[in-house]
Amino acid sequence: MATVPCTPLLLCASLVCILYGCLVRRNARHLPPGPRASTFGSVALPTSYPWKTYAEWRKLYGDVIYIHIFGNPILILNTARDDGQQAVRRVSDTSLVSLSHRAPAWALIGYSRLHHTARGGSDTERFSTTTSTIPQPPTTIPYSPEKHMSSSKISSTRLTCLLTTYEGLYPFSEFGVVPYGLTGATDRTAAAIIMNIVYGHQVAPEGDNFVTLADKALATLAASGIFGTYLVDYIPLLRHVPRWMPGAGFKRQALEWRKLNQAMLNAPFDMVKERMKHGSAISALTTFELEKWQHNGQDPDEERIIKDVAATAYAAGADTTVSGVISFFLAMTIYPDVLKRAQAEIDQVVGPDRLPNFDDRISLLYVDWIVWECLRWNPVTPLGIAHSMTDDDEYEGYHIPKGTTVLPNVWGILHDETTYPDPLRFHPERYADAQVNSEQNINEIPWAAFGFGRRMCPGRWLAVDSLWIAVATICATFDISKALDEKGMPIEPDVEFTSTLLSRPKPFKCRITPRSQAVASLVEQSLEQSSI
Ligand code: HEM
Repeated sequence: MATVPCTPLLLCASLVCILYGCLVRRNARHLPPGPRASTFGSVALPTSYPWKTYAEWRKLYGDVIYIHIFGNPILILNTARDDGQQAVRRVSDTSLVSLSHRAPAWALIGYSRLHHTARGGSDTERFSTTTSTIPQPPTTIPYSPEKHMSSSKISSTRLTCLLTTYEGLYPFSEFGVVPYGLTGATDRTAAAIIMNIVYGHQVAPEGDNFVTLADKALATLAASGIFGTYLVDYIPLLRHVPRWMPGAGFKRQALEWRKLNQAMLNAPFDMVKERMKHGSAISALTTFELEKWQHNGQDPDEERIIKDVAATAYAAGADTTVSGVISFFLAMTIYPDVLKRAQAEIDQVVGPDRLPNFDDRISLLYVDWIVWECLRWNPVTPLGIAHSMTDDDEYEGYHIPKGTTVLPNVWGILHDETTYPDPLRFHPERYADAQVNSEQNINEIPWAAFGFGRRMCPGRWLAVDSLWIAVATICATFDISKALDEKGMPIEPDVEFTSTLLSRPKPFKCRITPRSQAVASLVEQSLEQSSI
């Protein structure tokens, strides 16, 4: 826990904010409880794992916590339950259209073209129309329906990568390209699925230009995207300081990031347009939208939105899915019984002669439960993505002022022990009895992992499907266990996750071995049959 430091720049900003804060307080109606600011407007805020601190604050302040820092209001929502009601859903209800806006990410100047960092307004409506073409349940995909299923082909590539990396040392690197191991296999697979669906691009086995470019651009987003990383998140006035001033490093950095951001937006999009000109483009979200655009008058604004949505789908879809897959590997390393039960189910339904596919899904319920539990156990975005109030509102008898930044504590919600008993345990069986769960108001499917209201993740169906096919095919073909030290003793992995916008397990060692020679051959055959 750290108090935000005082610098001359900060003092000036604070004075203005204090005056503003006094005015606001004078007019304040009944605000939710929360930690009080010091005379200078600062509040002791957590510097890492804020979601855990906010969850603990529940004991002090309750589920709806209000912080007023340097004159800026922040609302933390700690629960999805409220006398049987879904508090977060209530707040994210379309009646509160005000909440469909994003909190301004001032440190991300240059990223505002990415839809999930964009604030809202009329563009949001148009964005939403376009994002709705991100694959939903397969029947509703407007372009090539087989596209969605191609994720099972791409999964074959991941299995082959795993086959060549039996001993899974997970070489995690927060920035840029990682060595080709477990993360290499999962990163490449997630990138391949999204690049294929969005741009119709088949990624190169290694060092794909577009993937490398996007990964570099997105590493900067991961470094800065979590609310509170920069002081400017709390004191928006700081965005006006000149670049040369001490403490304005975030502005200098943003300038560099903008170049990468632009390249990530333009390069794959221009490639698709070029291929369309020559008739060699593969059907995908971008070609589908561009064809409509060509027939509808070629409005430059519309073209910009298609480009933005395409880049956003990659930005929002690749690393998030990877995080889920890595959480799965960690869970299987620690909970061998879960893996055994999944393998038994798959062996019974699918048999030894082929890999599982989406047609088996109805009979492979346990795989679904594992996927839900991965999303709950380590939510990929533990603090969601901040929303913002565009109007004054009332909630639970409290006044929520316009301009309030709303942070849904997704981790807190999915680790609330009244909803998820024994929340730190990876326990897929918790979803087994849907009826009893619903009667007792416990263990509901963790949709909160995908956000709330009108800005809820439009890629959630694709994400769940990508995770499902990963879990099903990996369980069918590999054993996952603890790595052994030089004395042959199992190495106990730490169950630790990164404190970043997109959280994933910290590096750990595990052993990944094909279940049999027959299964290894099956994996090789599946890749030969796959075109990707
Ligand atoms: C495990 C995987 C994923 C997780 C946990 C996840 C989670 C989220 C969350 C929490 C948000 C913010 C929602 C809010 O503001 O309340 C979001 C937004 C978004 N996601 Fe996902 N996501 C995943 C995969 C994907 C995929 C595969 C795609 C598309 C291919 C995608 C596309 C988007 C887009 C376009 C937005 C921005 C929506 C908006 O701002 O209106 N996501 N996601």
